Amino acid sequence: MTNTSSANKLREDALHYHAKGRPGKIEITPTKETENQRDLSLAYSPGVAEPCLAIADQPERAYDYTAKGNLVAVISNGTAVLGLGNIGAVASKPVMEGKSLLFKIYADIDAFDIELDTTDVEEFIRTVKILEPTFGGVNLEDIKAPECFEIERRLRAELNIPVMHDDQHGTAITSGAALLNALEIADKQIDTIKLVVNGAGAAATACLDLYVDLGVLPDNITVFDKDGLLTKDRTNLVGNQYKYTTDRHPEGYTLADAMVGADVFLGLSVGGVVSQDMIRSMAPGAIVFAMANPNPEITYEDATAARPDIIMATGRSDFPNQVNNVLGFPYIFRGALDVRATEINEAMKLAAVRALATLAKLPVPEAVSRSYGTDGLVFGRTYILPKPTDPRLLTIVAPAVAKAAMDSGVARKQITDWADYDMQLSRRQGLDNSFIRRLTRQAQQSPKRVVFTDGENLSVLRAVAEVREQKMAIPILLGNPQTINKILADHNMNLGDTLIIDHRSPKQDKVREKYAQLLYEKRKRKGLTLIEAHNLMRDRNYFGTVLLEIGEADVLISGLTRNYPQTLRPALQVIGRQPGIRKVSGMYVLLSRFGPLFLSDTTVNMNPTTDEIVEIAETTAHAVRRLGIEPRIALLSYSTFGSATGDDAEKMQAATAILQARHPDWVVDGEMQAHLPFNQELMRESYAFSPFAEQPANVLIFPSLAASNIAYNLLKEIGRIEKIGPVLMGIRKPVHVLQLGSTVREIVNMVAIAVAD
Ligand SMILES: NC(=O)C1=CN([C@@H]2O[C@H](COP(=O)(O)OP(=O)(O)OC[C@H]3O[C@@H](n4cnc5c(N)ncnc54)[C@H](OP(=O)(O)O)[C@@H]3O)[C@@H](O)[C@H]2O)C=CC1
Ligand SMILES: CC(=O)C(=O)O
Ligand SMILES: [Mg+2]
Repeated sequence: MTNTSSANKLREDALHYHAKGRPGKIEITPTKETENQRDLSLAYSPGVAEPCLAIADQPERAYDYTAKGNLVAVISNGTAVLGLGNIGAVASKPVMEGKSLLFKIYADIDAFDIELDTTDVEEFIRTVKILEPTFGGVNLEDIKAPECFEIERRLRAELNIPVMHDDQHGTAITSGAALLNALEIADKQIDTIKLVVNGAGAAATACLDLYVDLGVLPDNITVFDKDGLLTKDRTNLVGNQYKYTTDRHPEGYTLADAMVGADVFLGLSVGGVVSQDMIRSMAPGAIVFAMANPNPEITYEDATAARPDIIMATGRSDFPNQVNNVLGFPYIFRGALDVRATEINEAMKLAAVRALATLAKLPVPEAVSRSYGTDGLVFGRTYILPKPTDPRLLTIVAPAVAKAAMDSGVARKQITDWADYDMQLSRRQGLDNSFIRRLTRQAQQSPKRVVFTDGENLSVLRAVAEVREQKMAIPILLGNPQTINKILADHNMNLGDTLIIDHRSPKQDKVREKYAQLLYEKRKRKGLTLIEAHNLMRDRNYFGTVLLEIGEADVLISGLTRNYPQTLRPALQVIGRQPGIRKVSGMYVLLSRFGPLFLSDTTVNMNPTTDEIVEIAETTAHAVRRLGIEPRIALLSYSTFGSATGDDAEKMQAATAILQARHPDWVVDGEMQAHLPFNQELMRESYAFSPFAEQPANVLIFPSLAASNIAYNLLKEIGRIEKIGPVLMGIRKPVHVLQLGSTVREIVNMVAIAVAD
């Protein structure tokens, strides 16, 4: 694709993304039950008067009775939106909604975007001040320098909740951590580096303040803005900018002059202002942070082509080393909110810098590496900072910030049980669909050919459109092209060059003959005749399964059906089980508030024996591990640790004993009733010896198909929990059967799981 056509495509995709469904990117969801009159009389009048009076009496109670403590305002006036400049308040709304979305998905913080139509500093300050009762914190965003400095200074002084201008401090914290790590890799000492900076606005000056705190010498810093070098005799500078002026260079000294022999370049200005020659002129092992958004000062490709020895970073997610404040603000505010900090101070910022820098040096979870298409991300030139999808950002950076707030005396609430806080943070991660996001990314890294046997089904076609759009897989459809094209035309859809195979068409006679022969060879000693094999090849499930068996496809998605065994049979006959597996089984993934929950066997075995339960648990554990999650397995029953007798309870007890003996290092326990592995308080009270007294289970093994089927259907409908599955386990190649009524989203999620697996 040429640059222009890929830019056009991005434009179209981005506009469509924002417009589709409910316009915009966020909505508000109630957190309390509102089903009946009683609920409503508590939520609103008359019951609501009680918390009002309690708060009037003691304003701090607002943190107990309202959403204030978890609510952040993302406020802008649209004067420095990304690198797009002053595009005005309403035009900044997509960015502010985006920031609110990032707050939610990475740190479970609810955020309102607020766009103020004013460039008057006093009016801005006054407006935010009177909003204080609503919020637990204020994230100022994309407000241009120099106004942003005064606005932040005054609001920090005058409000009693944390206020942070993210373009200043979020950027400084993230890039400060990146700088420390890059210097370590390049073996350069911070107090000797020559630093050249392009941009002297909000982000750049805050970065410089922090870098100086970290050890960069002010005399070694040279800064440029739109008007050129920041010299001592410049008259159009304000505040902090004066700190970084110089009189050491001749008149007409340019960015290109300064870059000669520089160790570090920091760009926080606009796209495309640095040339390859400038990069070539830098010192050996130079460090280049071209952080303007959306287009960096020099592209990743151009910079690394000019000088392969540099450590290069941009603000973008599509290249290695994304240095973007998204690694900072969600976790800084999480930590600050959790101790009700009155401000975000220097100690908290430095704690975040150190936590981020350290995290990058820890071994990276395999699942995070895989989601970026590599076998292993290792601290080094192309991995100087953690990846935004790394779940440890929340559990490492937020506690570091919270602790620094407590130590520096700005916390109004103390955390004493850090292990419990860690668990609370982990639970917050279950609230979003980070699991699916990671799988989707994993699938995008290595898209597979997925054959859909129900090519004529509208939901499948819609899912295929999405799968194509997200580049998660290369779909192949089985069905009649005329029928499929008519459905597509009727619904104004286009699947581009997607391969459609009409498996019944006379044109496929030869292929069907070949496939029939293959099936016949496999089944001739099990009573199948060649004629029967020929007839079976007109069945889309048999035809698709052979495509998978001979390697013409990598994954098969069949169904949508209620008759599960019938759809499963071709897979068993043509592909067969994995070596050593006696029984095929299936699991459902439920995206619960505890994170993904894996239920098994939900699909095949009506009433499994003890040995079969053991095999189901082992197969499920392996499957869960392959998806990047450490299984914690609970074997469920109607009794707990022998509290009742009966075949089902004893079977689960015996299976638990076998699993524990075979896998002493696994977290596996049972038999127990289903509520227990999710109620740590109760577990600690009555069964402190169990691992589930500390952390909830994530794999649930059921005694029978009846129990598992009832459980997931109830959870799905009543708990309104999103489900994916069934994911078939134990077949030699990935075959998955959709259930009748699967939604488009369920089909897409199934593709993500199947391809990632
Ligand atoms: N990766 C990340 O995490 C982040 C990236 N950014 C990016 O940094 C950039 C600046 O943001 P921010 O500081 O908030 O904005 P500001 O408007 O406060 O600052 C912009 C600065 O860039 C200077 N500038 C503009 N054009 C040029 C040019 N051609 N040559 C040299 N300097 C120039 C401006 O100079 P003058 O004052 O003379 O106009 C000003 O000093 C944006 O691209 C933004 O997207 C910002 C925050 C985080
Ligand atoms: C990332 C960001 O905040 C910016 O580019 O403005
Ligand atoms: Mg910004």
